[in-house]
Amino acid sequence: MSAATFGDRLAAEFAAGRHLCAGIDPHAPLLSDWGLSDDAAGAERMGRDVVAAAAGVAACVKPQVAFFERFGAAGYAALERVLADAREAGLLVIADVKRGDIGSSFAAYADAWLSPGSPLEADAMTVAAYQGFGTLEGAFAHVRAHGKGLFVLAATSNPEARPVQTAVRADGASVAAAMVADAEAWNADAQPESAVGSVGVVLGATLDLADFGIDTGERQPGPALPVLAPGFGHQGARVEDADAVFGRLGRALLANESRSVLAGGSEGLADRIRDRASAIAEAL
Ligand SMILES: O=c1ccn([C@@H]2O[C@H](COP(=O)(O)O)[C@@H](O)[C@H]2O)c(=O)[nH]1
Repeated sequence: MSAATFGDRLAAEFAAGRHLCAGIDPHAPLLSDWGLSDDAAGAERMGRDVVAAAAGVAACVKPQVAFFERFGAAGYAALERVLADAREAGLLVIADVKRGDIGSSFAAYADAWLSPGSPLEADAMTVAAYQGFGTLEGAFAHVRAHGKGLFVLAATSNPEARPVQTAVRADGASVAAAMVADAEAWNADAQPESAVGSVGVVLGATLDLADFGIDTGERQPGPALPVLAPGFGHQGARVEDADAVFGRLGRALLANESRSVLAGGSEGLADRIRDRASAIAEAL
Protein backbone atom coordinates (compact mmCIF):
# COMPACT_ATOMS: atom_id res chain seq x y z
CA MET A 1 0.00 0.00 0.00
CA SER A 2 1.45 3.38 -1.03
CA ALA A 3 0.89 6.30 1.37
CA ALA A 4 0.84 9.07 -1.25
CA THR A 5 -1.68 8.85 -4.06
CA PHE A 6 -0.68 9.69 -7.62
CA GLY A 7 -2.83 12.81 -7.27
CA ASP A 8 -0.87 13.82 -4.15
CA ARG A 9 2.39 13.42 -6.06
CA LEU A 10 1.04 15.50 -8.94
CA ALA A 11 -0.13 18.15 -6.47
CA ALA A 12 3.43 18.34 -5.08
CA GLU A 13 4.79 18.91 -8.61
CA PHE A 14 2.27 21.69 -9.21
CA ALA A 15 3.07 23.28 -5.85
CA ALA A 16 6.72 23.37 -6.95
CA GLY A 17 5.64 25.17 -10.13
CA ARG A 18 6.26 22.18 -12.42
CA HIS A 19 3.66 21.54 -15.13
CA LEU A 20 5.80 20.42 -18.10
CA CYS A 21 5.53 16.82 -19.20
CA ALA A 22 8.61 16.18 -21.33
CA GLY A 23 7.94 13.68 -24.07
CA ILE A 24 10.37 10.91 -24.98
CA ASP A 25 9.51 10.19 -28.60
CA PRO A 26 12.53 8.80 -30.45
CA HIS A 27 11.28 9.43 -34.00
CA ALA A 28 13.78 8.32 -36.68
CA PRO A 29 14.46 11.90 -37.93
CA LEU A 30 15.04 13.11 -34.37
CA LEU A 31 17.50 10.29 -33.70
CA SER A 32 19.31 11.31 -36.85
CA ASP A 33 19.36 14.97 -35.67
CA TRP A 34 20.93 13.78 -32.46
CA GLY A 35 23.58 11.79 -34.38
CA LEU A 36 22.08 8.58 -32.99
CA SER A 37 21.28 5.31 -34.74
CA ASP A 38 17.64 4.48 -35.46
CA ASP A 39 17.66 1.44 -33.19
CA ALA A 40 17.10 0.47 -29.57
CA ALA A 41 20.47 1.86 -28.47
CA GLY A 42 19.68 5.24 -30.06
CA ALA A 43 16.21 5.36 -28.46
CA GLU A 44 17.72 4.47 -25.08
CA ARG A 45 20.37 7.20 -25.33
CA MET A 46 17.72 9.81 -26.18
CA GLY A 47 15.44 8.62 -23.39
CA ARG A 48 18.14 8.64 -20.75
CA ASP A 49 19.34 12.11 -21.83
CA VAL A 50 15.79 13.48 -21.57
CA VAL A 51 15.43 11.99 -18.09
CA ALA A 52 18.71 13.58 -16.97
CA ALA A 53 17.70 16.99 -18.36
CA ALA A 54 14.12 16.85 -17.04
CA ALA A 55 14.90 15.80 -13.46
CA GLY A 56 13.92 18.58 -11.07
CA VAL A 57 12.72 20.76 -13.96
CA ALA A 58 9.73 18.98 -15.50
CA ALA A 59 6.82 17.49 -13.56
CA CYS A 60 7.11 14.23 -15.45
CA VAL A 61 8.35 12.46 -18.53
CA LYS A 62 6.15 10.62 -21.01
CA PRO A 63 7.83 7.91 -23.04
CA GLN A 64 5.80 7.20 -26.17
CA VAL A 65 6.12 3.43 -25.98
CA ALA A 66 5.48 2.91 -29.71
CA PHE A 67 8.90 4.33 -30.53
CA PHE A 68 10.55 1.66 -28.36
CA GLU A 69 8.17 -1.13 -29.34
CA ARG A 70 9.21 -0.83 -32.99
CA PHE A 71 12.56 -2.40 -31.99
CA GLY A 72 10.95 -5.46 -30.37
CA ALA A 73 12.55 -7.03 -27.32
CA ALA A 74 15.63 -4.80 -27.59
CA GLY A 75 13.36 -1.74 -27.57
CA TYR A 76 11.58 -2.93 -24.45
CA ALA A 77 14.92 -3.61 -22.72
CA ALA A 78 16.00 -0.07 -23.65
CA LEU A 79 12.74 1.33 -22.28
CA GLU A 80 13.18 -0.59 -19.02
CA ARG A 81 16.52 1.18 -18.50
CA VAL A 82 14.99 4.58 -19.28
CA LEU A 83 12.22 3.87 -16.74
CA ALA A 84 14.78 2.78 -14.14
CA ASP A 85 16.71 6.04 -14.64
CA ALA A 86 13.52 8.08 -14.24
CA ARG A 87 12.60 6.25 -11.02
CA GLU A 88 16.07 6.88 -9.66
CA ALA A 89 15.85 10.57 -10.61
CA GLY A 90 12.53 10.84 -8.75
CA LEU A 91 10.66 11.83 -11.91
CA LEU A 92 7.04 10.87 -12.40
CA VAL A 93 6.62 8.73 -15.50
CA ILE A 94 3.52 8.45 -17.65
CA ALA A 95 3.79 5.46 -19.98
CA ASP A 96 2.01 6.51 -23.15
CA VAL A 97 0.67 3.09 -24.13
CA LYS A 98 -3.03 3.81 -24.74
CA ARG A 99 -4.13 0.34 -23.71
CA GLY A 100 -7.72 -0.89 -23.68
CA ASP A 101 -9.48 -4.30 -23.87
CA ILE A 102 -12.07 -6.42 -22.13
CA GLY A 103 -11.53 -6.13 -18.38
CA SER A 104 -9.70 -9.43 -17.81
CA SER A 105 -7.14 -8.73 -20.56
CA PHE A 106 -6.86 -5.05 -19.67
CA ALA A 107 -5.92 -6.10 -16.12
CA ALA A 108 -2.80 -7.77 -17.55
CA TYR A 109 -1.83 -4.51 -19.28
CA ALA A 110 -2.33 -2.71 -15.99
CA ASP A 111 -0.11 -5.26 -14.21
CA ALA A 112 2.62 -4.74 -16.83
CA TRP A 113 2.70 -0.96 -16.50
CA LEU A 114 1.55 -0.26 -12.95
CA SER A 115 2.57 -3.21 -10.75
CA PRO A 116 5.28 -2.35 -8.27
CA GLY A 117 8.41 -4.27 -9.24
CA SER A 118 7.33 -4.88 -12.84
CA PRO A 119 10.24 -4.22 -15.24
CA LEU A 120 8.01 -1.72 -17.06
CA GLU A 121 6.67 -0.06 -13.91
CA ALA A 122 5.55 3.54 -14.47
CA ASP A 123 3.63 5.93 -12.23
CA ALA A 124 0.72 6.27 -14.64
CA MET A 125 -0.37 5.00 -18.04
CA THR A 126 -2.62 6.26 -20.80
CA VAL A 127 -5.69 4.12 -21.44
CA ALA A 128 -8.62 3.90 -23.86
CA ALA A 129 -11.98 3.23 -22.24
CA TYR A 130 -13.96 2.74 -25.45
CA GLN A 131 -14.85 -0.77 -24.28
CA GLY A 132 -16.43 0.78 -21.19
CA PHE A 133 -15.08 2.67 -18.20
CA GLY A 134 -15.62 -0.43 -16.06
CA THR A 135 -12.99 -2.36 -18.07
CA LEU A 136 -10.36 -0.21 -16.32
CA GLU A 137 -10.97 -1.93 -12.96
CA GLY A 138 -7.62 -3.81 -13.14
CA ALA A 139 -5.83 -0.45 -13.21
CA PHE A 140 -8.06 1.10 -10.53
CA ALA A 141 -6.81 -1.63 -8.19
CA HIS A 142 -3.23 -0.33 -8.67
CA VAL A 143 -4.41 3.26 -8.32
CA ARG A 144 -6.01 2.42 -4.96
CA ALA A 145 -3.31 0.09 -3.60
CA HIS A 146 -0.08 1.45 -5.04
CA GLY A 147 -0.53 5.18 -5.63
CA LYS A 148 -0.65 4.81 -9.42
CA GLY A 149 -2.44 7.03 -11.93
CA LEU A 150 -4.36 6.80 -15.20
CA PHE A 151 -5.04 9.15 -18.08
CA VAL A 152 -8.14 8.19 -20.03
CA LEU A 153 -8.37 9.34 -23.65
CA ALA A 154 -11.25 11.84 -23.82
CA ALA A 155 -10.74 14.46 -26.56
CA THR A 156 -7.48 13.77 -28.35
CA SER A 157 -5.43 16.28 -30.27
CA ASN A 158 -5.58 14.51 -33.65
CA PRO A 159 -8.29 15.73 -36.06
CA GLU A 160 -9.35 12.19 -37.06
CA ALA A 161 -10.73 11.58 -33.55
CA ARG A 162 -13.52 14.13 -33.78
CA PRO A 163 -16.34 11.96 -35.27
CA VAL A 164 -15.87 9.29 -32.61
CA GLN A 165 -15.30 11.52 -29.62
CA THR A 166 -18.07 14.02 -30.40
CA ALA A 167 -20.59 11.20 -30.95
CA VAL A 168 -23.50 11.48 -28.55
CA ARG A 169 -24.42 8.50 -26.38
CA ALA A 170 -27.94 7.36 -25.52
CA ASP A 171 -27.74 9.38 -22.27
CA GLY A 172 -27.09 12.61 -24.22
CA ALA A 173 -23.41 13.00 -23.25
CA SER A 174 -20.73 13.09 -25.92
CA VAL A 175 -18.20 10.26 -25.70
CA ALA A 176 -15.51 12.81 -24.74
CA ALA A 177 -17.64 14.45 -22.04
CA ALA A 178 -18.60 11.05 -20.63
CA MET A 179 -14.91 10.16 -20.18
CA VAL A 180 -14.37 13.43 -18.29
CA ALA A 181 -17.47 12.87 -16.14
CA ASP A 182 -16.55 9.23 -15.38
CA ALA A 183 -13.01 10.21 -14.34
CA GLU A 184 -14.26 13.05 -12.13
CA ALA A 185 -16.84 10.75 -10.55
CA TRP A 186 -14.19 8.06 -9.87
CA ASN A 187 -11.94 10.58 -8.08
CA ALA A 188 -14.82 12.07 -6.09
CA ASP A 189 -15.89 8.61 -4.97
CA ALA A 190 -12.47 7.04 -4.28
CA GLN A 191 -10.42 10.03 -3.11
CA PRO A 192 -12.94 12.66 -2.00
CA GLU A 193 -10.50 14.42 0.33
CA SER A 194 -7.69 14.77 -2.24
CA ALA A 195 -6.85 18.12 -3.82
CA VAL A 196 -5.96 16.36 -7.09
CA GLY A 197 -7.40 13.06 -8.27
CA SER A 198 -5.40 10.08 -9.49
CA VAL A 199 -7.50 9.35 -12.55
CA GLY A 200 -7.14 11.99 -15.23
CA VAL A 201 -7.98 12.47 -18.87
CA VAL A 202 -6.18 13.31 -22.10
CA LEU A 203 -7.45 16.51 -23.68
CA GLY A 204 -5.76 17.97 -26.74
CA ALA A 205 -4.53 21.54 -26.35
CA THR A 206 -5.32 22.05 -30.04
CA LEU A 207 -9.09 21.75 -29.53
CA ASP A 208 -12.12 23.84 -28.76
CA LEU A 209 -13.45 21.61 -25.98
CA ALA A 210 -16.98 23.02 -26.30
CA ASP A 211 -17.15 21.33 -29.73
CA PHE A 212 -16.67 18.05 -27.88
CA GLY A 213 -19.48 18.81 -25.44
CA ILE A 214 -17.01 19.34 -22.59
CA ASP A 215 -17.93 22.00 -20.07
CA THR A 216 -14.88 24.03 -19.07
CA GLY A 217 -16.89 26.62 -17.17
CA GLU A 218 -18.37 25.60 -13.90
CA ARG A 219 -15.94 24.31 -11.29
CA GLN A 220 -17.08 20.91 -10.01
CA PRO A 221 -16.83 19.88 -6.36
CA GLY A 222 -14.25 17.21 -5.53
CA PRO A 223 -10.62 16.67 -6.47
CA ALA A 224 -9.17 18.57 -9.43
CA LEU A 225 -9.09 16.39 -12.54
CA PRO A 226 -5.56 15.76 -13.82
CA VAL A 227 -5.39 16.70 -17.49
CA LEU A 228 -2.60 15.46 -19.72
CA ALA A 229 -2.57 17.93 -22.59
CA PRO A 230 -0.64 17.06 -25.73
CA GLY A 231 -0.66 19.43 -28.68
CA PHE A 232 1.61 22.20 -27.42
CA GLY A 233 4.69 23.04 -29.45
CA HIS A 234 4.96 20.95 -32.61
CA GLN A 235 1.17 20.54 -33.07
CA GLY A 236 0.67 24.28 -32.80
CA ALA A 237 -1.06 24.97 -29.48
CA ARG A 238 0.41 27.79 -27.35
CA VAL A 239 0.71 27.65 -23.58
CA GLU A 240 -0.40 31.30 -23.45
CA ASP A 241 -3.83 30.05 -24.59
CA ALA A 242 -4.09 27.26 -22.02
CA ASP A 243 -6.40 29.18 -19.72
CA ALA A 244 -8.83 29.93 -22.53
CA VAL A 245 -8.77 26.33 -23.79
CA PHE A 246 -9.08 24.46 -20.49
CA GLY A 247 -10.89 26.86 -18.14
CA ARG A 248 -11.76 24.99 -14.92
CA LEU A 249 -10.05 21.89 -16.34
CA GLY A 250 -6.69 23.67 -16.19
CA ARG A 251 -6.45 23.30 -12.39
CA ALA A 252 -4.23 20.21 -12.64
CA LEU A 253 -2.71 20.56 -16.10
CA LEU A 254 0.31 18.71 -17.44
CA ALA A 255 1.41 20.37 -20.67
CA ASN A 256 3.14 17.81 -22.86
CA GLU A 257 5.79 18.76 -25.38
CA SER A 258 7.75 16.13 -27.25
CA ARG A 259 9.16 17.12 -30.66
CA SER A 260 9.48 20.80 -29.70
CA VAL A 261 11.96 19.95 -26.95
CA LEU A 262 13.64 17.06 -28.76
CA ALA A 263 14.27 18.82 -32.09
CA GLY A 264 17.69 20.42 -32.40
CA GLY A 265 19.89 17.61 -31.14
CA SER A 266 21.13 16.65 -27.72
CA GLU A 267 23.12 19.85 -27.42
CA GLY A 268 20.91 22.47 -25.84
CA LEU A 269 18.36 19.90 -24.64
CA ALA A 270 18.62 20.94 -20.99
CA ASP A 271 18.16 24.61 -21.96
CA ARG A 272 15.15 23.82 -24.13
CA ILE A 273 13.48 21.82 -21.37
CA ARG A 274 14.21 24.55 -18.85
CA ASP A 275 12.86 27.26 -21.20
CA ARG A 276 9.63 25.35 -21.93
CA ALA A 277 9.17 24.52 -18.24
CA SER A 278 9.46 28.23 -17.32
CA ALA A 279 7.17 29.37 -20.13
CA ILE A 280 4.53 26.85 -19.05
CA ALA A 281 4.85 27.71 -15.36
CA GLU A 282 4.47 31.40 -16.20
CA ALA A 283 1.46 30.84 -18.44
CA LEU A 284 -0.34 28.66 -15.90
O1 LIG B 1 -4.37 13.26 -28.08
C1 LIG B 1 -3.20 12.88 -28.07
C2 LIG B 1 -2.75 11.86 -27.27
C3 LIG B 1 -1.43 11.57 -27.24
N1 LIG B 1 -0.55 12.26 -28.01
C4 LIG B 1 0.88 11.90 -27.88
O2 LIG B 1 1.56 13.03 -27.30
C5 LIG B 1 2.82 13.24 -27.95
C6 LIG B 1 2.80 14.57 -28.66
O3 LIG B 1 4.01 14.78 -29.30
P1 LIG B 1 4.43 16.22 -29.94
O4 LIG B 1 5.73 15.91 -30.58
O5 LIG B 1 4.56 17.19 -28.81
O6 LIG B 1 3.38 16.57 -30.91
C7 LIG B 1 3.01 12.03 -28.85
O7 LIG B 1 3.68 11.03 -28.12
C8 LIG B 1 1.61 11.57 -29.17
O8 LIG B 1 1.53 10.19 -29.44
C9 LIG B 1 -0.99 13.26 -28.81
O9 LIG B 1 -0.22 13.92 -29.52
N2 LIG B 1 -2.31 13.56 -28.82
